[in-house]
Formats: sequence, C-alpha cells, structure tokens
Amino acid sequence: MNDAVVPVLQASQLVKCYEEGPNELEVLRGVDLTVQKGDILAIIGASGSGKSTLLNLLGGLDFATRGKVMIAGNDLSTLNDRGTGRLRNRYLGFVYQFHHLLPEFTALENVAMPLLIRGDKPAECQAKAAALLEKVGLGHRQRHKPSALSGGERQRVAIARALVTEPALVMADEPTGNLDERTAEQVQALMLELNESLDTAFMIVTHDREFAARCPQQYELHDGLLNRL
Ligand SMILES: Nc1ncnc2c1ncn2[C@@H]1O[C@H](COP(=O)(O)OP(=O)(O)OP(=O)(O)O)[C@@H](O)[C@H]1O
Repeated sequence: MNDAVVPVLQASQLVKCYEEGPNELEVLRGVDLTVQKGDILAIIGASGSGKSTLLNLLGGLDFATRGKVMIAGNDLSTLNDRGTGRLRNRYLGFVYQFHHLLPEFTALENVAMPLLIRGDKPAECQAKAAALLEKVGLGHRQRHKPSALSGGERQRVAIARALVTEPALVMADEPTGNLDERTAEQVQALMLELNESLDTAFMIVTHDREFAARCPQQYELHDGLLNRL
C-alpha cells in the first residue's frame, strides 16, 4: 500500500464496555474516526464521557470490545504485544497531562530516551534530541533535570520527547490541563506550530474550548459517540 494515501489512523465502529459487577458500562457505542497525515484535531467531552478510554484504544494500550483500529494500515487486533509496541514506537507519540519525565535524567537524556531504547546510536540520539529541544525553545535548558524546569518547560520537553521518533501522529491527553492560562497558551501555540512545520498529525484531548476552536478539526465525545463539530 502507498503510505501517502493510507490514513495515519482509522477507527471504525469502536465499542468499549467495562464490566461493572453484574452490569456493563458501554462507554463507547460505535466511534468512527479517520486521521490523515498532518491533521490536527481536538476532542472535547464532559468528564467521564470516555475521552481517555478512546485514546487508550486508539493508541493500542487497551482493546476494544468491538470494532477496528488501523494504524498506518495495520489492524491492531491482528498484532501481539510486541507488534503493537513496534507500531506505537514507529508511528505514534504520546503527551500526557503530567509530563512523566524521568526525574534523574536531564532534559536532553529524557528526549533522547525513546531513540536509545530502540537502539539508535547514542551520538545520533543526542543530536536529534538537542535539535528538538532547540525547536521547542529549550536549547538553553538541555542539561537541566525536570525538577529545575518550570511546568511549561517540562511539558515542552515532553512534547519534544513525543516527537523525537518522528511519529506520524501525536496523541495528547490534556497536555495543558496542569498549566496556568498563559503557559497553556504557549504550549498550545507550540503544538500548532510544530504541526505546521513538521506535518505531524496531532490528536488533542482538551477541556479548553477556546483551544479546541483554534484546531482545524473539532470533535465532541457525547453519549458514547464522536461527533464532528
Ligand atoms: N477500567 C475501568 N473499569 C471500569 N470503568 C471504567 C474504567 N475506566 C474508565 N471507566 C469508566 O468509563 C467512563 C469513561 O472514563 P474516561 O476516563 O474514559 O472518561 P474521560 O472522558 O477521559 O474523563 P475525564 O475528562 O474526567 O478524564 C467513566 O464512567 C469511568 O468511570
């Protein structure tokens, strides 16, 4: 298949039920979504509407009860853990509300880590990590550990780490939920700018309706279904 026309991500008729004792909680009731290269989309929804559940399914961290997730043309349900891990490493990057940086490592080491783990040459990993830190405006903070960085700086490092493997799609779950308004705006602007300059697709779960409105595509998860706004 030609990579240029295969969607980065395609979900069809995703259903997710959780067992709740004798009852079943149907959180997703048939979600369809297609993400193409370079898309940027925001997903909003009330607390408990299933946003994290959806991201977990799309990112291969959990299994759907029914339905299909394709990442770059690969059906997740046909892969074992190792295959899913490889696919995630090759095509996806993740950013969370809390940065999840490793406290004992510097910003540079944190960003280089995904490349080191997959076995790239250390010098190349460092060079790529340094270039990305420069791109997110933290060239001068490479040697700092997370404890010596501000909240916004840590989140920038987390974004650089998500991008270092050159993923086709970054999935971000409330990436600015833990930041003050001004810092949140800067981090939001950074993601929009990186989307333009790198052509990386971004899927951003957010409570921030103003930010969602600045994303070209907006979806709302409501009553188990994902609707384009
Ligand atoms: N492992 C689980 N077992 C049972 N129920 C679950 C599980 N995970 C989530 N749920 C339930 O599924 C629903 C959706 O949860 P989810 O965390 O996906 O919502 P959310 O939209 O991300 O919420 P928030 O905005 O508050 O983070 C909630 O009612 C939650 O209690």
